[in-house]
Order: sequence, then structure tokens, then C-alpha cells
Amino acid sequence: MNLFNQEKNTEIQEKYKKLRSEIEYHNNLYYNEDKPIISDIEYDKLMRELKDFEKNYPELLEEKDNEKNSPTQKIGGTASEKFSKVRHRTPMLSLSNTYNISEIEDFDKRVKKIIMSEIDENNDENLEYILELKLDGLSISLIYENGELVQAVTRGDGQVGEDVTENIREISSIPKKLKEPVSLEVRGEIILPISNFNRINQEREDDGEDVFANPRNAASGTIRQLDKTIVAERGLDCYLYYLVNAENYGINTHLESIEYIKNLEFQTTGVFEKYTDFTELEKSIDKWHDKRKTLNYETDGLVIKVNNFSLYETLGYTTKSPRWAIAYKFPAEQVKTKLLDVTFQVGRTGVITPVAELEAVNLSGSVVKRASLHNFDEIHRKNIKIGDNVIVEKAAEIIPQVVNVVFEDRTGNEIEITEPINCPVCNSELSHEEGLVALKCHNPLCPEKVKRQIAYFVSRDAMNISGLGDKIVEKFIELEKIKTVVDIYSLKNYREELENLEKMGKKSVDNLINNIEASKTRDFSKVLYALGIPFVGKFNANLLAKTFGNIENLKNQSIENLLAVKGIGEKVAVAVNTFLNDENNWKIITDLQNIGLQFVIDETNLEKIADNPIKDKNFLATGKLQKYKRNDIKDIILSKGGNYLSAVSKNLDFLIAGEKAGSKLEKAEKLGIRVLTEEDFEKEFLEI
Ligand SMILES: NC(=O)c1ccc[n+]([C@@H]2O[C@H](COP(=O)([O-])OP(=O)(O)OC[C@H]3O[C@@H](n4cnc5c(N)ncnc54)[C@H](O)[C@@H]3O)[C@@H](O)[C@H]2O)c1
Ligand SMILES: [Zn+2]
Repeated sequence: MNLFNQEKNTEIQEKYKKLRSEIEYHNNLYYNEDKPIISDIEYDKLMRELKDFEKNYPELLEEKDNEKNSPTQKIGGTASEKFSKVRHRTPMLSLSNTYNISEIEDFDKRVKKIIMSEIDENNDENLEYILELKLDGLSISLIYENGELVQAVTRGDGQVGEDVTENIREISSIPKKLKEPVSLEVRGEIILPISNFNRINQEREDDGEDVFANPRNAASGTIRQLDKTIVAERGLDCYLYYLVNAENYGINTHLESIEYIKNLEFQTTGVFEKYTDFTELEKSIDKWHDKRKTLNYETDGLVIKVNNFSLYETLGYTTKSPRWAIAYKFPAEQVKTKLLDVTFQVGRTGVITPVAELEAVNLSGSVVKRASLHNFDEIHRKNIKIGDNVIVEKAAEIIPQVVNVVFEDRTGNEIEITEPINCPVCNSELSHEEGLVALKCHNPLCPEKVKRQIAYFVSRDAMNISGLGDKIVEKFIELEKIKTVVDIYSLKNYREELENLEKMGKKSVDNLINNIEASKTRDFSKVLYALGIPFVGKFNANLLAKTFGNIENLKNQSIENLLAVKGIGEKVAVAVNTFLNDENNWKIITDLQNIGLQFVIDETNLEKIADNPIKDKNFLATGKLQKYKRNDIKDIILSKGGNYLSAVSKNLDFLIAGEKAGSKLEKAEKLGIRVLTEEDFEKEFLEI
């Protein structure tokens, strides 16, 4: 081999390695961390490049190690250590996919060619395709024994997945017991409905937490975490589309297998269209480009499956996917437009978010003029400059994103985006909080912060003051009658100004003032939440209020003490400590205290915590409860200083068992743990 070839060889090797590690990096972010940073389309492009590479230089794949480990040969992520691992009895495969209709036609041709021997040459009537929705969630396998749900396992790497049974039980549409005592394995997709996704992201934004990139990552992140009450709270759902070894139930086609699982009351999308004519099938693909936008769940494409099981064996499998199916992925709707400017938005906690101001453009049926750029890291990573032509993408309900810059269009006149020095609203100097990437406005009187804080303060889960909309707040900030959240309690002195506001009659002014007064009786935990301490959502506010009893006590806790509270992590502990020890915040708190808001937990409640038999005991509820929702019972126990465990172990003191309690009850009995009915629990622990 001459020198030139050798050099070229190493160059190819290097390129190949680099591409592989880039894909592996994104795989980890996507599958294991549920936090992708590139779009699926960008990812699929990289994957396509790697496949081409391996096709053009097959010697790259010949090395034994490469063959096994290349991302082109592997499925999904790795099963997390957090859950017990389960080996799938039948591997959970992926699907080969394409964005290209002509490759869908190639699939049809290939199928026909392979099965030619099976069916009469001039008569492919036997060949039926089923077109169905490709749900964008995470795949799950549900195992039933004698009609009882016994195990739910994620796909993992296709061979070994994670046991997430306990979390799955919180999804109400998944039957826990079938109407017939059959044993079967059925597969489908866990999804987060779009409406819930929007609600959760709004809440996360309000709480200063990172928002989920899309419903798939939110669903996957939710199932793969340990607190199952969160699963119930977020409202995950599940649609099934595959019965494993359906032939064993005397079923001959995919469509019949769907009918069979539907009859067992499994939820399906209901979209399983049968075609013998491929042109008709393509027409339907066209139709679904738009029709999918009416669904309350994300679909990232359509799946085309051969209907007749008798052909599956002949068609066979690759290491990653069956040859009897293919996924057609919807192209994300993208357009090119110009980045006119970057403005800066001030959030409730003062965080500055750069926003792309775009030349107005039509995208997925709506006019897009702005897109979030998230933060400066993102701007630098994508190398975005003002004046650039950029590609903007919008997937279903998701907020428009700047995908990338069209570098070929650069003229050299583009302008670097620099971090602002002053707050765009109040002009005070901005700075980075220690250890955080976010740039912040620290002025407690910044009108934009105050406006957002008030919106949060009055929201339903906080002080629940209805009638105080943004318009009124803005107006009063402008009149300098509102400077901080405290001033809303003086609005009663400005009846005339209020009545003069657009659409505000005497009656609505009365209502508003009554609502404001009524908020003075809201619980300490609600007040604590309403203060808007970063990372302190409803749950943490409740926990902190119950644990520390009053605001002074909470303020005086060291970070270590806060961390000692089960459920409070580092980020929260630091935020609470910093927030309460800030002079300006503390002034607002004392003012609110003087006005009469509740900064002490209800005394009668506190006494109960001090000497009630629940305190420090470990509980768990299982089975179908009659009087309480699972979450309510958990709340009662936590509010009385007890602990709520997630599984039966010898640490458990009491298991509250409802109807049809299954394996947990068995285990508890084996371990000699006391089992209570709901009534026992009430008598022994509540009626004292
Ligand atoms: N953005 C990123 O960084 C990143 C990283 C890794 C993967 N990804 C995305 O994930 C894809 C690869 O993931 P994958 O291997 O899970 O493949 P996939 O999600 O493209 O397709 C296979 C999966 O589709 C699901 N599915 C949904 N509806 C179905 C139906 N009706 N019938 C059968 N299956 C159905 C199943 O869960 C199956 O496992 C990539 O193409 C890319 O889009 C993105
Ligand atoms: Zn400001």
C-alpha cells in the first residue's frame, strides 16, 4: 500500500470514528437522558451518512468490534441501573425508516420480489398492507399472565429493558386485569397527550425548571423516573399496536390481531387502514400529512406493515428491524427566513432569554415571527448572527425553533450577537448568577419581572385571585401604583382607576377586591408557592411548609438542614436559602405578613404532626381504594410527617390494601408487614 492510500485510509477511519461518536453522543442524550439537542431530522441525516459510509467502505464494518457496536446495528439506549433489568422473551426491534416516498415504493417492490414464490406470480391479491400511525412516544411491552398485568418493560437495547411495572400501573387506560384469563404479551407506545405536554411545560417554565423538548422526551422521562405519583399527575397514556406471537392465538393477520386486542379492551389509535393497491396507500399517506395535526398525540410518521403473517418468515428480519414493515417519517415543516434581530425577554426570576425576531413567514398554517433561541450557548453552538438566513422548523404543536443557519447565504455583513449588558426593560446591569449559565436581571423592581411575578402569584394553584389580568397589572405598574406584588393588596384604594379601565364595571371591581381580600386566608404552603422561589413548585412548597412550620424557621435553615428533608435536592435547597436571605425578598415577605397573609402553618395541623401515630412511620397503599385516591392518601401521610414508600420492603410499617391488591399484598404478608384496610387506617390513624 502506498503512502497516499495509507493516509487516505487513516483519514477515512478518523472521519468514520468521529461520525460514530457524534451519533453515540446524541443517542445518549436522547435515549438515556431524554434531552436531545438536535432535531430528529438532523439526527436521521447523520445516521444516513454513517450508513452510506459503511456501505461505501465495507471494510470499516468487517472488524468484529465495529460490526457489533456501530450505531447502525444497535437499537435504542441502555437499560438504566435505576430499574431492574428484564430480558425480552422476544426481542423488541426498531423499524427501518425513510422520509422518502420513492423508498416506500422500493419497499413495496422488494416485498413483492421476495414473496413472489409464496403467492401466484400474476396475482398479488394476497398481499395486503396495513397503514397505521407511528406514535412518537416510547415503546413498551406489557405482559399478562392469566389475565393479570404482571410486568411492563421498556425496549432498552432491544434485548434487555427496564422493569417499569409500578409506573405503568398509574396509566388508567392500561387494563390491569383482562376480561378473559389469557396470557399474552402486547406492545405499544406510551405517549403524553399534547394538551398535557403544553400544560406541564407551562408549569415547568413557571417553576423555573427546564422545559421538555417534545412530548416523546417528556413521556420517556416520566416513565423512567422513580416517583410513580408523577406518572399519574402528568397524565400519560398508552396505545397498543402489536400482539407478540399472535399465531399462537389462532390469528392469521395483523388486522385480526388488532381486533383481538381491542376486544380485550386495549386502547388502539383505531387507525389501521387496509390496502391492496399501493397507489391508494400513497394517497392516504398524503392525507395524513395534514390530518395528523388534529390528533391530541404526536405522530412522527406512518407505519406500513404486511398484513399476512404467513409472509413474515419469508420476509425475515435484519439485526435491527423486521423486513415486513417500514416507517415513513413526516418531514418536519421547515422554511427559510431572515433573522432580523435578536431581542431579550425578561422572565419571572429575571432570567434573560434571547428571542429571534424573524421576517414573517408562513409555517404549518400559522405566521411565525419569533422563535426562542433559549440561551447564549445555543446561539454560539449554532453560530447564529443577525442578518443570517435561517431554517425555522415547527413540529406539530411545538414552538418554532431555529434549526440552523444557511451558511451559503452569508454575505459577510452579518452581525455577531452579543450578550446585553443592561436589562432591556429596567436598564439595570445584568450578571450571571454564580455557577449558572443564565444571564439575569437582579433588580427586584424590574417592571417586567414584577408583572410576571404577579401573574404567577395570582394563578390558580397559588393565591387563586381571579380577575387580575396582565392588562390591569401593566396599567398599574405604569401608573406606579404597583411596584411589587405587595401593592396588589392596596388596589382597593384605587376603585375609581379600576372602574375606568376598559371593560371593568363596578361589579367586576367588587369581585376583584373581594378575591384579593379572600386570598389572605390561603394556606402557608400556597403562599410559599406563590412567592415564586426558583425550583419550588407546588409539591416542594407543601413539603417545606409542613416540615418547617413557618417562614422564619424556614429562612433560618442551613442548606444542609434543607437537604436533610427527603425530597429536597441541592438545587432547591440552595434556591430557598438564597431567596429567603435576600434583603429585598425578605422585605416583601414581611410586608405581606403585615398585611395578614399566612406565613405560619395552621397551628391545629402542627400539633397533629407533633403527636400523631403516622409520624415517621412508613406506609404504602396498593390495590383499588374506595374512599381515597392514591395521591390523597399519600398527601395525608406526608402531611402528618409519615413516609410514603414506593415498594414493599422490610422497612415498610403498614400496607394499606384495597380491592384486588396483588403481588404487593403477597409480598407484605410474606414479610409479616401489617396490612390495613382503608377503614383500619382511618380508625387507627385519622380519628384521633
Ligand atoms: N434527536 C436526537 O438526538 C435523536 C437521537 C436518537 C434517536 N432519535 C430519533 O429516534 C429514531 C430512532 O429511534 P427508534 O429506533 O426508536 O426508531 P423509531 O422511533 O424511528 O421507530 C421504531 C419505533 O416506532 C415505534 N412505533 C410507533 N408506532 C408504531 C406502530 N404503529 N407500529 C410499530 N412501531 C411503532 C415503536 O416504539 C418502535 O420501536 C431516529 O430515527 C430519530 O428520529 C433522535
Ligand atoms: Zn430588569
